[in-house]
Amino acid sequence: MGEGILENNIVVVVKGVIENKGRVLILKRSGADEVAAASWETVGGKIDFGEELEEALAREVKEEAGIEVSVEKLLFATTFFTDPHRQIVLLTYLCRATDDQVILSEEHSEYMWATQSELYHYLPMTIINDFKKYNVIDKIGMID
Ligand SMILES: Nc1nc2c([nH]c(=O)n2[C@H]2C[C@H](O)[C@@H](COP(=O)(O)OP(=O)(O)OP(=O)(O)O)O2)c(=O)[nH]1
Repeated sequence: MGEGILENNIVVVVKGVIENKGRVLILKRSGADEVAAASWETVGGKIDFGEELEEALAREVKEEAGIEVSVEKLLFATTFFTDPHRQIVLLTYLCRATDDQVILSEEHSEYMWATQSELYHYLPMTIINDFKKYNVIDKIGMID
């Protein structure tokens, strides 16, 4: 049996708060996406079996945004359900990028190097609440 709807699944997702020149990279999901279509999110995705966490994140960032990052430190960890049988364990790392030339994959339709106020305006409340709870903005040194 594959990743079926009858089994309970736990998925590990690594995400990056990617900083460059006081701004953070966020991506907008493609409109055709079945879950959370067209919502803004941080960059990253599921780890592959056997992968190191930082290695998985650097790979996902390269796939989704076409940039190289250095993964600095763990900012926070959280867990939530995307459906009653699928639990996500999400780890968010601070990442630094020197390149800001983003190349999107088909999974996303837009990107933004967001200021602090843009982050609060575009990101969904679930993500904003995590950023507030774990003082993410204070840990980065962002521009307003
Ligand atoms: N609570 C919380 N959720 C977040 C944060 N960042 C972030 O992208 N999310 C959400 C958006 C997505 O719905 C979810 C998982 O992202 P994902 O794209 O890797 O996984 P997915 O379940 O959508 O699977 P897939 O379509 O990519 O295959 O995490 C965050 O900081 N906190």
